[in-house]
Amino acid sequence: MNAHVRPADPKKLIKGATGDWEVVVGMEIHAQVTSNAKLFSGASTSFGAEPNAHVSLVDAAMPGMLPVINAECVRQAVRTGLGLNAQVNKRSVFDRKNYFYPDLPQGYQISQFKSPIIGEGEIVVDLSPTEQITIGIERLHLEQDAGKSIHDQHPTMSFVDLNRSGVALMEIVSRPDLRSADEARAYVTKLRTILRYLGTCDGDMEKGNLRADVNVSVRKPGDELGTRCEIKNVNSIRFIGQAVDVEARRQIGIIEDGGTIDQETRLYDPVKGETRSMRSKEEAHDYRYFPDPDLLPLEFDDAFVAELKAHLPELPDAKKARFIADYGLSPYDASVLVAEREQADYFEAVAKGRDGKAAANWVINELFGRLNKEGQDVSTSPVSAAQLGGLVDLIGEGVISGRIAKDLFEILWSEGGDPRVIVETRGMKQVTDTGAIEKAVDELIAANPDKVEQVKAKPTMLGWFVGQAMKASGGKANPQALNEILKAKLGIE
Ligand SMILES: Nc1ncnc2c1ncn2[C@@H]1O[C@H](COP(=O)(O)OP(=O)(O)OP(=O)(O)O)[C@@H](O)[C@H]1O
Ligand SMILES: [Mg+2]
Ligand SMILES: [Mg+2]
Repeated sequence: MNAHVRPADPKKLIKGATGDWEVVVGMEIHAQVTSNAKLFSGASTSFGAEPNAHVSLVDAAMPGMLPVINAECVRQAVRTGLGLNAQVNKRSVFDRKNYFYPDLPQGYQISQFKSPIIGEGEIVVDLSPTEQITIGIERLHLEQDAGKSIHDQHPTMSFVDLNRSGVALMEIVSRPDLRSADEARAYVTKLRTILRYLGTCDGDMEKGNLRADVNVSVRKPGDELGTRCEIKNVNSIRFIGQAVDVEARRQIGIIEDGGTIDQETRLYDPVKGETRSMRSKEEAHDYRYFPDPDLLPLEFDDAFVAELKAHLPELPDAKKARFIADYGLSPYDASVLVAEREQADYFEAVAKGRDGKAAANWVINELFGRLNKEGQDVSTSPVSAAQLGGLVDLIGEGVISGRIAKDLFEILWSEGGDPRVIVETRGMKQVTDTGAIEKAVDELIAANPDKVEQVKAKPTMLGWFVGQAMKASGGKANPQALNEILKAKLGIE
């Protein structure tokens, strides 16, 4: 359901002393554009270099240097806009956002203010595998990142590292459509997934490549929007949820004590679990935005957009729907698999031409379970999709039982190899030779006359016989053949 018209959900309200409160959240996400060079210079964007190793004269704001737009960053912003079902503006303008800070050598940031490259769009956010909400996107604009001040290297001096100065960011601004900490987390999770699918931002929050400004206000259900506070630079999805909850409760406390909320910028302190004021609106910057005279308006044509659109990858929602339709997966399994593109690709390599549900089961429960336990992911999986596919084939063909397949998985994980060859050379094949099974069953019956008596009165005892016979076969008896033979010999239906 569209969030603009969503009535307050009683389950999401926060109880206060004066009644229930609804929390309203809007997000500004800063996503570092995946590109080799910076937005207006040829300097490298690679992470982890020596301080000031990737700084061109433009990034250092040497007099007389002129910015030159990096076409790749423009393509990435347009691709992102298309992925967010958003309006692509064929004409946009770069503005100067003026402020002074030691890590900003130009004295202004080049950003887009009135005419952003991308206008309104929307994202379908998954609250659970079967519950979705649509969240509005207000705009996406391109801007430069600032440098970094370093205060902890010297007792009396601060240093500046300009490696990040001038790196392209996309600021993606949502409408105030989110209504809880969970929704805020789900929104960032989905946006991050879409960006990673598109390859326009790697979504690495630990490196600061994706960070959120979280705007929070509270109101009584049905009221107009309350005054927002903006919590700057929250850098993990967990902290985003915590910041929303903590800030909403702080605001409710103030209003219920008869106070009012001042619009201000705050910081979330995860150690103390509180938000702290950074600056109030009164102290807010007057950025004196104006069009950057060194840059022409950014213009492109329909063909440019159409070309990018034609080469967009399949995005998570479409992939999920296709996995459900083509492979008969549950919404839950499909959601797990499409959360990362590499995972989805791996699954599809296993599932193509095979039983999709069996493939999903092996990929999610066995492989992902194991990868998780070992702190690895699909990209470093010791078991390849071809090997896991081979294992699924062997089960499907009745060559190995499900139980033996787990042993085979273990061998593939620790030693590698061709599943078919392993099964052959290590004698792991399922025994479908009824003669051999019959012999084992005869021996079992002869050795346990008391149990044979019991099973006649209580057919559920059959399980005991199945277990014993299976054990005697080293887990290799074909379960179906074994069941039939046991029933016939014991004379039960
Ligand atoms: N009453 C409100 N409660 C919660 N969020 C709100 C409210 N009003 C607006 N917002 C959200 O606040 C954000 C405002 O971001 P925007 O970039 O437009 O402006 P800004 O924060 O003033 O500027 P800057 O980019 O300089 O931080 C949007 O995500 C919007 O949805
Ligand atoms: Mg903003
Ligand atoms: Mg803001």
